Amino acid sequence: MSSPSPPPPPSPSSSSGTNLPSRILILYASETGNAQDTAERTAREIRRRKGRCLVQSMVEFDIQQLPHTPLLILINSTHGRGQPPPDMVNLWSALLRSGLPSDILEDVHFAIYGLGDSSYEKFCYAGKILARRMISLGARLLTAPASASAGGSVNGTTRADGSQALDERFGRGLYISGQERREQQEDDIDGDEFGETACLAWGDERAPEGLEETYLPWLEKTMTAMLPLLHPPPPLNPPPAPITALPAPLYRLSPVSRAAPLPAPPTAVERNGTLDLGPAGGGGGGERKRVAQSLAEGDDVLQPGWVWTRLAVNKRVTDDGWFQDVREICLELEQAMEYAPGSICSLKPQTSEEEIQAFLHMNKLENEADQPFIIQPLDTDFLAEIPLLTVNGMGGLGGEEDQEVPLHLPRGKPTTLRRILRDHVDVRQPPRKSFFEWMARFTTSELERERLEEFLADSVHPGEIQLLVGLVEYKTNLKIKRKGLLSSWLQDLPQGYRIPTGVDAPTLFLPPQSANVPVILVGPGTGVAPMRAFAEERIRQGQGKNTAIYFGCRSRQHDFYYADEWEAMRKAGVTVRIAFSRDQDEKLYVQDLIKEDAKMIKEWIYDHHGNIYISGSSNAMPKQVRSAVAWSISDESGVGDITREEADKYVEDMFMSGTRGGEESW
Ligand SMILES: Cc1cc2nc3c(=O)[nH]c(=O)nc-3n(C[C@H](O)[C@H](O)[C@H](O)COP(=O)(O)O)c2cc1C
Repeated sequence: MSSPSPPPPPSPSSSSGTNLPSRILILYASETGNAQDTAERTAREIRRRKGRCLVQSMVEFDIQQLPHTPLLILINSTHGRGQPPPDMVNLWSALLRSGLPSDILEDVHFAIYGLGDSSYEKFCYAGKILARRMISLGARLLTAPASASAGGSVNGTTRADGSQALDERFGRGLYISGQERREQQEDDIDGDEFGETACLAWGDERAPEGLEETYLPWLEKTMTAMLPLLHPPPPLNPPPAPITALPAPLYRLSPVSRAAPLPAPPTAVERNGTLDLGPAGGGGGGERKRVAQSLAEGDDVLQPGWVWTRLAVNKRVTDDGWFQDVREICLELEQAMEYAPGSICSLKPQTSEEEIQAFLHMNKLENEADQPFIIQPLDTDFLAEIPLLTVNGMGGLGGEEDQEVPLHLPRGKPTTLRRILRDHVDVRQPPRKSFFEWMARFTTSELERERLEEFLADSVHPGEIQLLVGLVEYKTNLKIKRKGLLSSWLQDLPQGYRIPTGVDAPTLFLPPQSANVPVILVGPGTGVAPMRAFAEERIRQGQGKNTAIYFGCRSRQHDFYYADEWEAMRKAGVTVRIAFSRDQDEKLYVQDLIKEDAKMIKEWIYDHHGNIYISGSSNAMPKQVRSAVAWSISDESGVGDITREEADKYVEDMFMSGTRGGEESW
């Protein structure tokens, strides 16, 4: 499919010349934190490259500002059966209002990353419908590389003349037409038609490399497309800070009292009136009391819109001998609250005291654990060393807003480390990649840092070079036995021996120009080693299903290299074909398997201009592989439409020109 033409950049502006996008807005909607983590990671990358950005939950976003948001990154997950996370619902409902003009978002340039799990029927559906709706309202999906020249600005004339009218239209009463909703829901959206360069990607938790597989390429495209549109664009020189450099802080922990630490925080039961705050010592006086009161009230625990309930019934309803402990729970509301059958009730759990204590002890933080502080946003203007512009009509993206404290943490209320651990974070959560990134930034041990960096590295076998070396043995013309210098030397080396090693850039095995060009890898014998590396890289790029590998060996028992890896490769979508030449009466070689797969070979090589890579013996094998490919794409196989002669020429041209994958994609 062909890609759409790239959207125009935010254009040089109006007479006022003031509507220049100086910040990127990242909006996320997350249920269990992955999308939020991805949004924050994206923000760190923008800031590392000296761009400005603001991260906000969709639930907090003022929808009326959407048409005035020139540079937007959307990151959201999918829940339920293809539903948006609750935090996206308001924005989504507003976007579905009937009668919205089809150009209402024409000034918005956006990138989108959806998170999901392909084992669900509606994979990343919330992200897909969001992308589709944004486009249908005139928003422009960015493509990389940006065709924009740096320093563009948004069409101020449109905004200056039309912003109020747009606000009114967005502010009108909520009415979603059934037809419109159906169209949104029933559309079969996969997003592929936007082309490979579009800044749109769907993250799959099931993928072998998890979300990383699509996130990293998407991030790179989005950075390339969006950063030059900032005004002024981030400087290319000096280069961005190293990925493991500690970024500037976004928040300050301001102590609220210099007095002695408060007693241990109240539990939910204590909060109900039995808490003894102890003597107000240390001269903290009124302030200390006020803080203690706030903590006792649990001000820092309740999220906006939440209420306190009291546990009235907690009864086991399964028999003692039954394998599962099921509870009937009744909560009494302390404040009136409306709900209907089908409403979703969320409860905020607490980390156990033992776990908190273990955490504090391990990190030597026991002395600080009960010191009250307030988390405050820092002035983030210093994050990018770029002069800030005064921007009109930018919905707070011009620099007047700092990065707000994330919603899951207490905002503007006194809290303590112990309470953060108890009420606001999940110390049992398996660590995400970003956690290791932070560890690498904070560790003071060189060895630990090296290990973490290897772990984070973007390569399949970080910190290793894997080789498959066959011992070279031969007889000279005078029948004298000889061994190859390197291979025989390696044979007897003890583990731990230091070897001078060099690495040069690839010259023969160049990847196709676009990752989604199909690739066929043929590697009999030890020739399989580079093909295995190639296949692993293709899987990492999310192109497993566009990759086939043909491996040939003598027998399953004697020389079946990487025997325990092929199944995993198959599971990652790769077509793995193995020819054991001596395991049956009739000899079977890679070229025979290629012929068996004539239909696929013809589609990949002839119809979709795929690449073939061959490695291994330089004797008859490469020629026989070429011949098998030509046969497969010709009318001789019954699959192709061209004559054998034409097919031979086609394949010969491929090999002579060393063509690296056609421009066309699937
Ligand atoms: C109850 C539940 C339902 C889900 N439903 C879907 C779904 O319909 N489609 C999908 O692609 N992913 C689905 N997922 C996977 C999530 O989108 C995925 O775990 C994502 O990383 C969560 O991101 P978040 O932590 O930001 O909410 C579901 C996950 C859960 C726990």
